[in-house]
Amino acid sequence: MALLEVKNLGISFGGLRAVDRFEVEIKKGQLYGLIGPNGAGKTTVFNMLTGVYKPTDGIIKLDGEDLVGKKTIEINKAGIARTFQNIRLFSQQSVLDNVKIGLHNQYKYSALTGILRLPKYHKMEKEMNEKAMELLKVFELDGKADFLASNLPYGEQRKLEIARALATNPKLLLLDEPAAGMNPNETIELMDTIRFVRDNFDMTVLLIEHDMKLVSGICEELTVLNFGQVLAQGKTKDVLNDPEVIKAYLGE
Ligand SMILES: Nc1ncnc2c1ncn2[C@@H]1O[C@H](COP(=O)(O)OP(=O)(O)OP(=O)(O)O)[C@@H](O)[C@H]1O
Repeated sequence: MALLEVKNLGISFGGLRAVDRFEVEIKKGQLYGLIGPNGAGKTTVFNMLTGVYKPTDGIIKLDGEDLVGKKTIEINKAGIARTFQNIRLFSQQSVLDNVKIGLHNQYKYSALTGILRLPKYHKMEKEMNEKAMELLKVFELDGKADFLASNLPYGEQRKLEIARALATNPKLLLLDEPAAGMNPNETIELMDTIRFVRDNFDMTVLLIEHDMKLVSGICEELTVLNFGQVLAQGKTKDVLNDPEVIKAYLGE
């Protein structure tokens, strides 16, 4: 069974059919790419998968669980975490705290426990600090745990956003243009990081990306969207050599 199964997904904004009859199946452990021209509907697909937009039609199933109609927070608990095209960190909080925010759905204590600093509070805070530091180490950010998030260079902010998403313990990680704004060296490093995350966190990754080096370098399968509809789907090499895809997107 596919980890993510999407059938006949669609949404209209007024008269605009932004996504129409979108379908995809992503197996556990896959690195999967969603590509296509600007305005094709890629981010809108992410927004439907994460409950930001309610689809007009269609089915979204994660591990067999129906997600349509659920709130973003419920979908995150069900196992989907994401990063954004324009980085959304808590910029005035520390690097460590940004990751701890992601951990909060797994570590719960009552307000009273927090206010009175009861032993449970200290135990959980210690566990959260350790877990957050472990994640930061993966992204080589442990040495900057006390920095303000806004003081990190751009490439490291992107990594921190991925670390925070992983802290929510997802089954599926959605990355919206993770290489945007990165220089070629940062992009190569990011590709290694994404592979590392898949291999060591047993993660499934769906990413939107315009950087074809990253797409062809790490994605095993692709879906191409064009004007809200699936133009091509399949193994990366086949899709990138498809004349229709070259005409609509790659030839630009
Ligand atoms: N909330 C909304 N209200 C109205 N139209 C919207 C809304 N969100 C997206 N759209 C429209 O839906 C279409 C698809 O937009 P979307 O952002 O999903 O494209 P994209 O493929 O992610 O593009 P890009 O590569 O530029 O990020 C666009 O025409 C966009 O203007």
